Amino acid sequence: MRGILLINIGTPASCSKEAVRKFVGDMLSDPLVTGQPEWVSSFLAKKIIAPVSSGKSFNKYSQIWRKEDPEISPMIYFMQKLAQSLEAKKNIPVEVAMRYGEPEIEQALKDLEKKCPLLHEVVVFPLYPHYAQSTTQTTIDEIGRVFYKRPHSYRLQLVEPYFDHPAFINALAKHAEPYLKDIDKLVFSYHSLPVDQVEAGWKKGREFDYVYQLKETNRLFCEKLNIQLQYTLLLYASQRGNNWLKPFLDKDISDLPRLGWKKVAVIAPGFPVDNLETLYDIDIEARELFMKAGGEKFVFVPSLNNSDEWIEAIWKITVGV
Ligand SMILES: C=CC1=C(C)c2cc3[nH]c(cc4nc(cc5[nH]c(cc1n2)c(C)c5CCC(=O)O)C(CCC(=O)O)=C4C)c(C)c3C=C
Ligand SMILES: [Fe+2]
Repeated sequence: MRGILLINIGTPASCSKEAVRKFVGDMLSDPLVTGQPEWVSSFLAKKIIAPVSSGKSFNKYSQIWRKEDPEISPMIYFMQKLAQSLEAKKNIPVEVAMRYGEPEIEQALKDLEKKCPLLHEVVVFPLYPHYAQSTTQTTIDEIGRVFYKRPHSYRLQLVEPYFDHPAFINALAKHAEPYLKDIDKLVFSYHSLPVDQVEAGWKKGREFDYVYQLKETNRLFCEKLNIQLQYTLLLYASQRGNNWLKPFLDKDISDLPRLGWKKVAVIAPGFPVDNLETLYDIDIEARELFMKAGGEKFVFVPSLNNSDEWIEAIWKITVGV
């Protein structure tokens, strides 16, 4: 029998200062995220960066954390909903794992084995549509470390970035279309990255080229919905330095009303489930900046989450039918 493991980047275990500091510290200790040697990353992250910058992250998490039952991070909530829907609709065992924090990959594999003792293959689906060393690569490395620690009675099948998969593009288009009525500009928002990491990927080829891949997603999405590319804008969010991919969402969004684009929709195809970067950086911060600058209408396009179209697309991307 086959099982599916859905993996995402991770999220704090609770909305407390300690949990956020731990999550930020773990993430920024990873040399594939920082681009620094292991000991430098670990020292800087745990002793300097996390204690200082996690206060800001904590404030953001406090504004998006689910207040309803269950009181958990939106990312874990949407990942669990997605796993439950996929399991129910496709009759296949599904577990969720996070690269940083919980559920850990090792535990999720054990849970899948428990759910299904006759497992012969686990399809590992890192939910990042576009390659980045700070997401795709570090997740693949972690799976390798965990999987080869002990013998297993099943094989792994790893799903590659799916930025141009027709099922992904179809799902995105179908999901987004109703949000795109009566607007002047469609903004594609993507997570920014350090330029040196982007260049390193670009030199290796298209399989590793973050910017090529996200522009392909935009092009195919526009083609599907018959949208002229000139009617769209590409902005990058969540930068942590100046030498990161530009233009920045939190700077340029305020210019749009002055340029005559007073009604915008913002979509973030790099995030298949909602999380801090969509719910805060876009739906709270960018909205506020845009409206304060004279904007009239700001439409946030939610992530695919556990929509029917996304379940169907995941099935095609992972199992291929
Ligand atoms: C496309 C996905 C992502 C890329 C690429 C990425 C790169 C990247 N991130 C950091 C540092 C932080 N990321 C944080 C949160 C966070 N990152 C992603 C996705 C990508 N990151 C998501 C979905 C989230 C939110 C998770 C959630 O709980 O909802 C954080 C902590 C919070 C914050 O203040 O933003 C840090 C820190 C770096 C340095 C980096 C590339 C080098
Ligand atoms: Fe991040």
